[in-house]
Amino acid sequence: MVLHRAPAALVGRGRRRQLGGLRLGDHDLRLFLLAAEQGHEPHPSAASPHSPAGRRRHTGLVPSPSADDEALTGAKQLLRRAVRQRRAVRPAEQRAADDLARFDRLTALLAPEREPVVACYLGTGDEPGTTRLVGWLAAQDVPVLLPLVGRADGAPRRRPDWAWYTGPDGLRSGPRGIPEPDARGLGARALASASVVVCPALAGTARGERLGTGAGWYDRALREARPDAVTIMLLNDDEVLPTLPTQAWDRRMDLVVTPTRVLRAG
Ligand SMILES: Nc1nc2c(c(=O)[nH]1)N(C=O)[C@@H](CNc1ccc(C(=O)N[C@@H](CCC(=O)O)C(=O)O)cc1)CN2
Ligand SMILES: Nc1ncnc2c1ncn2[C@@H]1O[C@H](COP(=O)(O)OP(=O)(O)OP(=O)(O)O)[C@@H](O)[C@H]1O
Repeated sequence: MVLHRAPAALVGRGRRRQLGGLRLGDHDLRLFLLAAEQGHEPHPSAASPHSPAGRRRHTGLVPSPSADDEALTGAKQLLRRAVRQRRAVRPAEQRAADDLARFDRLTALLAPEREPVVACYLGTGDEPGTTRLVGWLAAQDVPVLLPLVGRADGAPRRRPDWAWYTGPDGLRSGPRGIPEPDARGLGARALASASVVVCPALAGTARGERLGTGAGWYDRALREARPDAVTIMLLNDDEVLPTLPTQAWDRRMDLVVTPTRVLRAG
């Protein structure tokens, strides 16, 4: 893996404002306002910790949410909706060009002969695509782990799981239309064999903070990753924000790859 350190000047330094305890740059604020204009309600996971939904979601390793956590969860949900709206109107030709540009940056970063295993996701819909990357790795005999989200009967699994990529014919459509291996799960610990983990994200910062889709899947899955595994999130340029709401369990990424930039968190 060849790591490029990005100059700090790549991070925008717009004016900052306060909103509900969050420090926001102008860029973030536009996203919040866009979402608020649509009149979205806070996500159900922002419900009181005393509600059944709150109790269900906050058992085990993650402590019960404070009022701040509820606000952060709601803020994350607003941002997710705003990013999804932007992604939905991105023309198909633009998406294809962005995917190709990210692929070029990733292949310049990765050294297939030195990667024992790469864990990647397969994008669906308007997510940054990785089909070309997964094919390129497999063609160079790099074993690729893919998330296994559904069970053979189509129901979602309760825990993160992984299976080997064996080619396009070995895929099925899983929950939310996410392509996944039509194979048995190797277990969450399989991730410990990966030297690189390419993660989906909806937004991120140059410090590596990541906003995911809200299932906590990657935050849980990455507990099994090697400490020296390089984590990468793929984004569009307008999804790299100066700040993001973050919570205790959020895992930072090492690299952010967009069509025009590679940012090394640090
Ligand atoms: N392409 C891609 N793959 C990915 C992710 C992603 O964001 N994008 N994930 C990033 O995390 C993980 C999958 N996350 C998922 C989260 C929820 C559901 C899902 O079907 N949820 C049900 C509710 C399930 C329940 O509550 O028991 C639903 O939406 O109806 C599917 C996948 C791993 N793979
Ligand atoms: N390590 C963990 N252990 C237990 N629960 C967790 C862990 N990480 C996250 N969660 C739970 O997952 C929920 C969603 O977390 P968050 O909003 O940060 O997801 P995300 O990072 O956006 O999603 P994803 O990783 O699936 O893309 C949280 O409400 C939290 O309760």
